[in-house]
Amino acid sequence: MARILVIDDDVDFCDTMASLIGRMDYGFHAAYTLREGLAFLAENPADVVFLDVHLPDGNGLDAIPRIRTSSGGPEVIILTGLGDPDGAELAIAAGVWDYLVKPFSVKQTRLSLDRALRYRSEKQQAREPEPLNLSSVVGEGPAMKECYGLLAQAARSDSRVLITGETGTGKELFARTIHENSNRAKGEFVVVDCASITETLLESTLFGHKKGAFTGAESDRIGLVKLADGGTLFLDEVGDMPLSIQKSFLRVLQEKRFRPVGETRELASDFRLIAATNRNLQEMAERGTFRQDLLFRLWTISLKLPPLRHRGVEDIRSLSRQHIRKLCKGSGMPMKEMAPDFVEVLLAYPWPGNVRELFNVLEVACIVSGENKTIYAMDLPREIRIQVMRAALGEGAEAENVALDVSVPGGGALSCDIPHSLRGNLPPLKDFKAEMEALYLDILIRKTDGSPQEMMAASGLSKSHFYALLKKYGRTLKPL
Ligand SMILES: Nc1ncnc2c1ncn2[C@@H]1O[C@H](COP(=O)(O)OP(=O)(O)OP(=O)(O)O)[C@@H](O)[C@H]1O
Repeated sequence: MARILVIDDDVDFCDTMASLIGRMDYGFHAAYTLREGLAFLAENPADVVFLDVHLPDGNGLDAIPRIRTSSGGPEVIILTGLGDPDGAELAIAAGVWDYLVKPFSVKQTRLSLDRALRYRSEKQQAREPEPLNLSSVVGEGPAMKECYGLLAQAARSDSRVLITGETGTGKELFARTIHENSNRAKGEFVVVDCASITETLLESTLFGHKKGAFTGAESDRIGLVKLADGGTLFLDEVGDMPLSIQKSFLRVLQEKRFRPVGETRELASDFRLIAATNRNLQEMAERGTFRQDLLFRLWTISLKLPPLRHRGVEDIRSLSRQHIRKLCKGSGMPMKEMAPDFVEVLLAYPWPGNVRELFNVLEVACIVSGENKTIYAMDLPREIRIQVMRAALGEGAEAENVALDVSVPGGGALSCDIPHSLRGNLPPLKDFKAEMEALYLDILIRKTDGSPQEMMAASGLSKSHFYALLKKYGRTLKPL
């Protein structure tokens, strides 16, 4: 409800305004002196202030700056008995909304007030949203920036979100960040790990149970769905939810009501749903292992996190730097440097376990490096160094028997090793093309020693295309 203040020493006028504004269903307050009006504003925010120019304790025009910066930052409508062009100019220069010369009609008052309120509401809607707190998420590359846009959209709405991505890409971290930046931040962030709860326990864990509902139910237990009331329910590994529970859960999503095991009454819970999975739910739904109707209701916003190997060199560097800093701080050591050969291995390894694997490996390397100020490639686990070395020498392909002869456009054949990312499950073609494009760019930079002219000549790329690719994959050229 809009809050209107009238500052005017004319008591009859104030009464008329009170009845008019009351009929418009807005809140109303009258102050008969400037001092009274300012004192009221110091305690109560207002949306619009009708301000008389000639008041017993001063000139209303002089008070405009104080009124406009008071709480609520109200719009000001000046009231005057005289049509004074100089006064009107002064008032408009001070940012007032309108200037009404008494006597004015009810229609004029309504019109001016309605317009001021509409203007104000549009201004408020267009106000810059609060900046997001992304302090726990690291990564500035283009792939992550795209995700931040969706994260912001998710945080500023109450929509259901489905986060997909390989294991260890940060799905839970993103879910938590959405919650912490949302209107529900004061509520609980409740994690349900659908993969680790047994089918028999899942129903009572989710919905709670009544004492005596089954053997071992020694007291009433509140379920996770109720715990998330006013907060966020995060269904991790939702693809692992047993079909029997999917049915009951679908109802919870539709009705926001559920029945604890052994209870006759239903309970309500107002939670926001975020689900995550590294499985292809669409494919599962086609095979009949995931309910299609639940799938439709799982999300409005879908956020796909990129695997670490697609996130660009700078993201791997900054994730490593920040995690090493955290590890050193945690164990009371001075910050360790990363030797160039160490970074080279980190950049060459494909990280199938993504950020989680990177963090584990960094922890091992920090421990192995002991008191040394620098971490070298030698401090990394042997399997990782061997894999990177074999790939560099082209032996990995032979050892795994994954060399391939392919015919290429324009005729001829090419014998090549199957890239690492194609040896397990095939990634979508779009992702693979992006990976190859980034690889091509890195080799191009290395072979030409970062000379833009040579790179454009060798690749046949136009200047604009070339710089667009550098930007897309977050590559920078060394300054000459
Ligand atoms: N962008 C990032 N910035 C900082 N830390 C990250 C980032 N992405 C992931 N991590 C860290 O990596 C680890 C794994 O992240 P998380 O558990 O969120 O991944 P996940 O995708 O949910 O994994 P899973 O599918 O196995 O459950 C956590 O320690 C998390 O803090």
